[in-house]
Amino acid sequence: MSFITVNKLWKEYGHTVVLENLNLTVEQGEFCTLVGASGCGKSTFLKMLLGQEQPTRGDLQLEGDTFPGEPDRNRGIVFQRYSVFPHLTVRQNVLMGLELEQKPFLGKLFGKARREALAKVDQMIEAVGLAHAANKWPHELSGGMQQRLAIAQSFIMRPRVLLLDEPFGALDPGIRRDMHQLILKLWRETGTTIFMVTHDLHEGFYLGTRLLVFDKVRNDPQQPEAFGATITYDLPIGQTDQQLYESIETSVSETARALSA
Ligand SMILES: Nc1ncnc2c1ncn2[C@@H]1O[C@H](COP(=O)(O)OP(=O)(O)OP(=O)(O)O)[C@@H](O)[C@H]1O
Repeated sequence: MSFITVNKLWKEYGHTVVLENLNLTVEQGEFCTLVGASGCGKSTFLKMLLGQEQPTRGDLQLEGDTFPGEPDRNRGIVFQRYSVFPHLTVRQNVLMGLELEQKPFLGKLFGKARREALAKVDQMIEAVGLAHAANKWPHELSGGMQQRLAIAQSFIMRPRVLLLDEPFGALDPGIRRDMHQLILKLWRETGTTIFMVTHDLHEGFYLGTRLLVFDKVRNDPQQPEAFGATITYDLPIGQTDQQLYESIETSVSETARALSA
């Protein structure tokens, strides 16, 4: 049995078909990057994996059972921006998830439990390179540091599935490279299964283990909402076929033009 199974999955909003007939199996510990034109349903797919949206048709299974319909601690998500709490320091931001998990009503840990949690927090802050900023507030951090914090917040909960929605989209190229190294390190250490949306085809082509291309194979210019996107390529990362790269880039750009027309 696969870790995640996507079987004939459709997502529609009213008369608009966003995703059609998605089929996919993913093993535990894989790192899938998702690319595709803006608006073709990548975030919608992540939301279904998170439990925030339900499929219109088809199955989404985790170890053979239907995916839980509500977000839970098994699944974490990092967005492009602003997923940290502005009124908490770096340390408090990372601690908060552990406190809420162990004390859902009080939201506070005391004594030995707090000391143990703080030791884990400090280890995680160190792992993401924020030890020097542990007592800073989010507004005192650069964009890259805020994303390091958001990543620490997610990883401290040890999610089985981590969803990354363009997590590096707002960062400069140099910082992005550092973030790639960080995410690869944490992924290798934890074995978390990752799905990461990126708009950077190059990033999609070398980060992780597998590239999924979301694209429309059918398009009716008179009725653009009639057809959704599907997975048109499912490729192992590390293959360097320039012609394939260009053909995917052309196809995704054509869909992007059609969607924005
Ligand atoms: N709650 C909703 N209600 C109605 N339509 C929605 C809803 N959420 C998303 N959509 C539509 O679904 C389509 C896919 O959106 P989605 O955000 O998943 O695309 P995307 O590929 O992630 O785009 P981007 O790369 O720009 O983030 C869009 O046309 C969007 O307007």
